[in-house]
Amino acid sequence: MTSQTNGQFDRTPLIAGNWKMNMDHQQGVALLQKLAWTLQDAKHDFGRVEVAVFPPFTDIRSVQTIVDGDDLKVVYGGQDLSDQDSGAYTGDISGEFLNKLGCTYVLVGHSERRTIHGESDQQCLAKIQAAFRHDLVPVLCVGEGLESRKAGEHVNFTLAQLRGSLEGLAAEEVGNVVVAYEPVWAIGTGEVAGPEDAQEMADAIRKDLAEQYGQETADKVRVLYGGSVKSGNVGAILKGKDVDGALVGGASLDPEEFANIAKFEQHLVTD
Ligand SMILES: O=C(CO)COP(=O)(O)O
Repeated sequence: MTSQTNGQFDRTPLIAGNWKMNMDHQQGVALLQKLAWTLQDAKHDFGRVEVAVFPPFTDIRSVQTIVDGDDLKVVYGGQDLSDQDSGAYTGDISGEFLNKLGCTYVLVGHSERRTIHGESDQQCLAKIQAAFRHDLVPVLCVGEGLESRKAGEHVNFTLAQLRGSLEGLAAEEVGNVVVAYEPVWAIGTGEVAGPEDAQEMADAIRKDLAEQYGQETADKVRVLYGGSVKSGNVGAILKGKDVDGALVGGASLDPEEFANIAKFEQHLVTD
C-alpha cells in the first residue's frame, strides 16, 4: 500500500489518531462508532486516505470486535509494545498479542515514552524488530525538544534519533516503517510547527533515508507530522510534498474533528 500512487500523493496518506491514556473501552467503542459513521456519511475513500486509531491496550479487543462486526475500514494499532515476545515482563505487552487482536500498526518511541519512560533509540530499535517479528507496521516517532529547535539543531537531533532507531535494519525493513515527526514542543501545546517546518524535516528524513538505504526505500516510507494538528491547519501541513499524513493526539478524541482531518484534501492549501 505504501508504494501506491495516489492522485497528487506518491504514497497513500495516513491519518492516525493517538488516543494516548484517554477513553476506557466503552468510551472507545462510542468514539470509534461515531468516527466510522461520520466517515461513512462523508463517503470517505479509505483506499485514498488511510485512517488508523491507536487506543489504549485495554480498548483494543473491543475495537477489534466493532471493526470486524461492522466490517469497518478503519485500522488500528497499539501505542507501544515490548521488545520481548513473552516471559517475565510484568506490565508489558507482546507484539504477538497485538497481532492476535488484528492490529496493523504499533507506535514506537513516542516522545511521551522517550521522556516519561526514558526509552532510548536502542530500545526503539529492539521494539521495531519485535514489531516485524509479529507482522506489525512500526510507526517510529522522532522529534526534537524546544532547546534543540532554539539552537537550530532540530534537524541533526531528529536525524540522530532516526538513525539510532533504525540502525542495522535491512533496506526492505526500513521501507516498511512509517516515520512520525513530532516536535516535542508542539505536542499538546497548541503550538504547531509551520508547514515549512514540517516539510523541511520530512524532506531531511527522506534524504537521510535515501543516503542510508537507497532512494527506492526512501520513496516508500511515509513521513507523518504530529503536534497540535487540527482540521484548521492540516490542509497547510499536508501541502508539503514529503508530508504523507498526520499523527493526531487531542483532536482525535473528537470524532467529527478527526473525520474532518481525515478529509484534509478539502482543506488543502494550494497557493
Ligand atoms: O503526540 C501527538 C500524537 O502522537 C500529538 O498530540 P497533540 O495532537 O495533542 O498535540
